[in-house]
Amino acid sequence: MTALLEFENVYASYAGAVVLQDVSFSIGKGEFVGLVGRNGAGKSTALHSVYGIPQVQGTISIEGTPVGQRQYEPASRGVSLVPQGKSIFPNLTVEENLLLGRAANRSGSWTVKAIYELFPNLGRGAKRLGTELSGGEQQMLAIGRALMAEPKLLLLDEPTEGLAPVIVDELVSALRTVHERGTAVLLVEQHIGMIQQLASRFIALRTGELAAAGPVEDLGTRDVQEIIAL
Ligand SMILES: Nc1ncnc2c1ncn2[C@@H]1O[C@H](COP(=O)(O)OP(=O)(O)OP(=O)(O)O)[C@@H](O)[C@H]1O
Repeated sequence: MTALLEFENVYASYAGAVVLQDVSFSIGKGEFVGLVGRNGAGKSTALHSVYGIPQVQGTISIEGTPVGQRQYEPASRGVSLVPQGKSIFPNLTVEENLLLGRAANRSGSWTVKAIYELFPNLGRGAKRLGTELSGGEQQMLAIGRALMAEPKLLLLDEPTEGLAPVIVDELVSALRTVHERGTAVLLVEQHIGMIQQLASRFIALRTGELAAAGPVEDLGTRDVQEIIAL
């Protein structure tokens, strides 16, 4: 079956400095995969490569068709990125932020109402400005906005960074629902417990190279821990 996202011998660099080297992996339809590795291993760069933000060599394909260097193409082809940090529009309301993420030709089920069911806190404060939201609510809003594009695959970059454990639990439960509704997820997380709760597979990077991959149960093995331990 054609992969939803496929990296084939991908090299990524910033101004000539090579960060990813010969990375190959694929994500199937409806899969939940964790992307792990130490700080600076190249996890964010791997996600950004789909959008052609670093310079990319090799092939990145969405459903069998290579993505070009046009940065916004992946979003219209069903791959949405929630970047690291709480990337919302602070001077717009919750509802306006969500509407900005809405896909042009919508056919799926991620309406504003569905996002409020997923994250009730957002629904209770639909008219609040981004600046009035807690860190956790901002992350929920960033995920909600990405879902409004009806992605087949959601790329999430460290969504739990700086959040309290109780909020992390809410995110775990929401992402489980997102996955159950058929969206594939590639999750970058330092919080390995979150990947163990949600993903079926992991991919591990070490200094820009694919160092290990396998079922999520293997994350606890000594070999993998040596690759990812901080
Ligand atoms: N915009 C950029 N310009 C130049 N170098 C960059 C840029 N972004 C990242 N890098 C470098 O690329 C390497 C990989 O960074 P990247 O952010 O992809 O790693 P990461 O695994 O996501 O790390 P972290 O867990 O700290 O977010 C690092 O050496 C970093 O300094």
